[in-house]
Amino acid sequence: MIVGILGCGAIANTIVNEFLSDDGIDIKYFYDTDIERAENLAQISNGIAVLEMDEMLDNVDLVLESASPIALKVHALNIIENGKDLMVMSVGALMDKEFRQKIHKAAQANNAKVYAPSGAIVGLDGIKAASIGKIKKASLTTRKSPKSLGREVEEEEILFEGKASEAVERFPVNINVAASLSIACNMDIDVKIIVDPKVDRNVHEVLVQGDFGEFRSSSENVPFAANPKTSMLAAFSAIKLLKSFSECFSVGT
Ligand SMILES: NC(=O)C1=CN([C@@H]2O[C@H](COP(=O)(O)OP(=O)(O)OC[C@H]3O[C@@H](n4cnc5c(N)ncnc54)[C@H](O)[C@@H]3O)[C@@H](O)[C@H]2O)C=CC1
Ligand SMILES: O=C([O-])CC(=O)C(=O)O
Repeated sequence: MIVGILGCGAIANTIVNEFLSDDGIDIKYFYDTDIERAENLAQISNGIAVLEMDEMLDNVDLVLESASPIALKVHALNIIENGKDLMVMSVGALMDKEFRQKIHKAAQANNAKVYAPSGAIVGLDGIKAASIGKIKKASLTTRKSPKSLGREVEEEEILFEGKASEAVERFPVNINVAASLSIACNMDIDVKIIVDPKVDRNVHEVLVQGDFGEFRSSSENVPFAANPKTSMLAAFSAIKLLKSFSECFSVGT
């Protein structure tokens, strides 16, 4: 499988450095609006930096988007309409129902697959199982440092309380996890975002209640030094999903 990367920042750097093109997967093409970032990853992996997405589309089987929700909106349909699979990190863009439906239809029409790794959130396996019954309530409380959220505060402060659809609009590169949870639950979940000078990790607490019973998950994710908004776990989840394509045994939903 030949993979192209759209967006060569913190997540892409970890994927390239950890993955090293084993398991029959060759991460070969790189695109970024900042060409130096694409060239840097191309050099590390003996790959090719391109100036336009169209330069990679004929040659890849899958594009891994790790850029931004806006980049996903610009490029997703073109990727899928070229019959290429797509792995999405900027899941927040998919809270736009019309856009999600277009992606769904295009994927069906072009025999393409769209994957959203679990990213920085823990518990999607349980939610997917729970969604076979009725999910009655789901909420996410995210706590990040002032550096992660780009705020100067002396004490913890609630920055947002409301629905996931609004959270992803207001914090597009900080709360994609709310979209992943919402899509898995098939509801616009409740979200609280807290800036807390006492934490240096990205903390996500999830509560889900439904026919299955109830679960809580809590993760204290180590952020990237290069981009403290983003948890290392998000890059690891994409790597694990890429590796799973060549595995013959799978555990978890
Ligand atoms: N699903 C999840 O759980 C998570 C998702 N994310 C999302 O994944 C995405 C990538 O995250 P990071 O690697 O931490 O970000 P980053 O900011 O470190 O890297 C993003 C890269 O994409 C490039 N870029 C931005 N817009 C572009 C465009 N229109 N075309 C081409 N390149 C473009 C930037 O120049 C940058 O090099 C972000 O949208 C982030 O919010 C981040 C963490 C968790
Ligand atoms: O990486 C994280 O902890 C969460 C994040 O930034 C996102 O969901 O966009």
